[in-house]
Amino acid sequence: MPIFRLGTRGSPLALTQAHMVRVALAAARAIAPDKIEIVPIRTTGDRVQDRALAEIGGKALWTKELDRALLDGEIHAAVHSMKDVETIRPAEIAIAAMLPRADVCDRLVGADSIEALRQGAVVGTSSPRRAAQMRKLRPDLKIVLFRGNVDTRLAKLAAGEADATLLAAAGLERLGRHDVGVAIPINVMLPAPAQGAVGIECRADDSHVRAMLARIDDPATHACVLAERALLAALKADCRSPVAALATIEGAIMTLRAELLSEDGSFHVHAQEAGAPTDPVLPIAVARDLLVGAPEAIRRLFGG
Ligand SMILES: NCc1[nH]cc(CCC(=O)O)c1CC(=O)O
Repeated sequence: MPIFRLGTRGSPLALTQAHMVRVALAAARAIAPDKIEIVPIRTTGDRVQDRALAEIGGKALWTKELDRALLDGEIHAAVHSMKDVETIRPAEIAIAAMLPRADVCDRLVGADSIEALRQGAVVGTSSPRRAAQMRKLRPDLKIVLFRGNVDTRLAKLAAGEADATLLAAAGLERLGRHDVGVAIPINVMLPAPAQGAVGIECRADDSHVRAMLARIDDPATHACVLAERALLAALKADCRSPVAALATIEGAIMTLRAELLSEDGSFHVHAQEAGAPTDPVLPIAVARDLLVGAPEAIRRLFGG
């Protein structure tokens, strides 16, 4: 192969993650580092900054342009935060590999803890999951829309647009911002499905590239993220749904836990099942447990 073209979004976090993939490919001796070109591609989600993504309603905001570049042969592979990859992917595209997962938790920036936030404090987030989880814990909080990349959100916080915000620990750490915010334990705030996982996609029929990418795949991360995504599929949910999920593997057992909320956080249900890491029934069982406990109004929003 002459030059391996690795597509990515152009945000600082996306470029850092693409660089991590290049380093991993070189370390696995899959491709020499000087033979990998990182190709930034602007996506719809990057252009639209002023409205909530949920309002735009369109799907594939972060992936559509990268998908097109893959299918047109402009790039050989595309790097994604798996959290932003919609639940149902085109059949011509395969998730070929995932890097080892980073810290999965969310970090609270602007206060020492959720309890320490003053009465009626303003919290900036654009994530329906984080908004619902915060409202569940603190119905007095005022949630305002916070969009943009990690630095933009931190700048909005510094400018006083909110008292606090929530960011994924993984993104902060990859950007070298280890010092920003405090970790929220996952039993207080269960993270988004696929949070902390970087995935690499290629054309499904490109067996040569698939074999190269397989060399940097972390099987445990891959199995956990696939289970979390299968749960979303079973719920007919996507990254804009107030759903949290986390799979972990200990020994030969995968535990998949999940939470389903109403937008205002007044309703929430938690479920957990354990089984073999590749058992396709596990996510379906968790989805069923969640929906059994949900009132009709919530069930109607999801697959039940
Ligand atoms: N939706 C934006 C997004 N997509 C992935 C990450 C962080 C990195 C990750 O979870 O792997 C972030 C920022 C955030 O939620 O703080």
